[in-house]
Amino acid sequence: MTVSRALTIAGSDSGGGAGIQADLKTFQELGVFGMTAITAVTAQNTLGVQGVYPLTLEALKTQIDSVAEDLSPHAIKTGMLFNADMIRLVSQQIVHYGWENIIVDPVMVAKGGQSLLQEEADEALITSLLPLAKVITPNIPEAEVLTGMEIRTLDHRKDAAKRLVDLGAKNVMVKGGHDSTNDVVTDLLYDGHTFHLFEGERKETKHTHGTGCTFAAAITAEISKGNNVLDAIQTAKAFIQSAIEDQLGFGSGHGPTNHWAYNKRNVYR
Ligand SMILES: Nc1ncnc2c1ncn2[C@@H]1O[C@H](COP(=O)(O)OP(=O)(O)OP(=O)(O)O)[C@@H](O)[C@H]1O
Ligand SMILES: Cc1ncc(CO)c(N)n1
Repeated sequence: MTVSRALTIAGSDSGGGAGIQADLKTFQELGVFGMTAITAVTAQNTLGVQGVYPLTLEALKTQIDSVAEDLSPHAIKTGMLFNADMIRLVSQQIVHYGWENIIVDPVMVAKGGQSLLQEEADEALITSLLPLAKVITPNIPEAEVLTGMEIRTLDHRKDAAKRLVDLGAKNVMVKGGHDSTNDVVTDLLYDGHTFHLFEGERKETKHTHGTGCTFAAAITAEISKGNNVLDAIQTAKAFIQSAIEDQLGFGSGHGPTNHWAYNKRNVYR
């Protein structure tokens, strides 16, 4: 049996709900062997980000090389990339190793509003990394920054998704978590030809720390197994819905989601 392997290139979240920690937990729950290249260590909890400590470019490059040269990941996810130099380095490494299953979560700010990406890095994200993405998963504010468009409606989201495909992404998933206008959360996928909607019941909760990381990690895990993008997103949507619904209630701010909820009924009886 071949065990699928996925690499996450992202920041560490000491609080355990987002970043590298969310990615590894999600990979594990979906039966995928997880590997990491850490861009920055953050001190975070449910109340906010208390510190951001980037690693050197050399440290990031060596981690990616170590994984690439011996462990051959089947899919690669990027999360918090911190600055333009890291984005360019990661893009060069992806091209160098000929990796194709690239899932880009264009992390810019944490739920509490603190910046996780330096402002001048937006351009590098658009020009270097976006064209390499098999799937890019912006939330609404990130899609606004990447396209320069104001997004108020689903039609605006469709226009933004088209713009991002024009910029080179193969599939664009504009998530709906930030649109709280109705009881259904709708995520919109554009594959360059067709729009697909993925709907879930909106849970009234402040415990949504790391939802974006977890969702993108689940897509990555499913793609690493050889699934197509639509099937991968279907599973990822079910995974994040369970993780949000089955509240842990930790901390006094934006608490983490429950990464083992999806498997709970089968495994943890
Ligand atoms: N309150 C909610 N109820 C149900 N589903 C939600 C809710 N909030 C977010 N989601 C789902 O979670 C996934 C992530 O979406 P979201 O827009 O929250 O990402 P994000 O803002 O990038 O997350 P973060 O930056 O905190 O990691 C999407 O599938 C979205 O539909
Ligand atoms: C390290 C890290 N990556 C991503 C996010 C976005 O949820 C976060 N809060 N922290």
